[in-house]
Amino acid sequence: MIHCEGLVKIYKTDDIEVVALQGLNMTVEQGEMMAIIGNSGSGKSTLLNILGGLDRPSAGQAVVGPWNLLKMSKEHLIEYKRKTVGFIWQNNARNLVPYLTATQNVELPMLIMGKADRVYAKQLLAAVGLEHRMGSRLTQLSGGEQQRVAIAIALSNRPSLILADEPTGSVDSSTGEQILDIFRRLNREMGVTIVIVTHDLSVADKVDRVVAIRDGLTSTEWVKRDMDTALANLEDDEESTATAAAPGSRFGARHEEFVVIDRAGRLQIPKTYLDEMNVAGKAVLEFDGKRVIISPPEDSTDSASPIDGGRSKEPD
Ligand SMILES: Nc1ncnc2c1ncn2[C@@H]1O[C@H](COP(=O)(O)OP(=O)(O)OP(=O)(O)O)[C@@H](O)[C@H]1O
Repeated sequence: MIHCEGLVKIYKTDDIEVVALQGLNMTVEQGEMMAIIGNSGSGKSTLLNILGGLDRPSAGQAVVGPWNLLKMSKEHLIEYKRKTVGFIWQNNARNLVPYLTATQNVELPMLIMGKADRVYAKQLLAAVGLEHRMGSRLTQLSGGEQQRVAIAIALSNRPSLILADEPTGSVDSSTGEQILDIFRRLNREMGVTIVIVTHDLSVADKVDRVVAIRDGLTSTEWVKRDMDTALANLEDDEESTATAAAPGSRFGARHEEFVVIDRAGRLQIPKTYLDEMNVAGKAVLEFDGKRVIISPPEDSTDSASPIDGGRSKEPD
């Protein structure tokens, strides 16, 4: 569904250039529900805005279904935004008209496309659990209810892709959980692909895969294990939660962690590892037939240990 390769986005303001995406690679399968996490400024929103057709990439490849986002004409971009993709923001005021009812709000994007389908608008509101609030004006709804209307609006033109930027960011944790459960149901029942950008690590439990972005590049990926494996690992999970500082244990035994290696063989080493190894700028790379071992250069301080956990450089 989504294929990004070597994706670059440079923002130019006066004489300053900010490289927000530095050659990012990412693939999302049709029908997948996945999350993108990363620190503030890592490039998450930039990526989502490009995938949503709200911003143009500077270079690289960004393909969504049959659409090439780098080469698309203005007319095609408008069609793409209307038909293929639905957007949900943290601040849903951007999608909603306060003096209209929930149903009228969902009908609005349909009207812009030509004709409102009231039956479908009501089906969507029922799908997000708002059958009893269809006639309420937006001002009469809670934040969580408004967010559910925003989800129904995003689905109104039957998009194949939903992009959600911090969709649980401004609601309490139980409402956030409800919203993610709605996403999961819509993903299963309607087959819509869902990409969620978030700071909220608890979202990981609700998605198939989590991709971490660091400095404008995908760095690490966690793939949900199948249920049997997850249950079998529940005990380990408790242990790994206790050592949550290590990146590999962040999502416990429910997810398997992979480092992302691009076509050119580049990968990102977590800063904590580099600091601990005392590696900066350059390192020694060895291949022992099974593992690649990265160590500090000979002349750097003694305290450093190699990246494979110290096995190849144990003190005698
Ligand atoms: N319109 C813009 N003009 C100039 N620089 C920008 C613009 N938008 C984003 N940036 C810069 O690009 C980088 C990535 O920003 P982005 O908003 O994608 O990060 P983010 O991971 O979504 O952060 P947050 O979690 O805080 O929303 C940052 O350094 C940011 O300052």
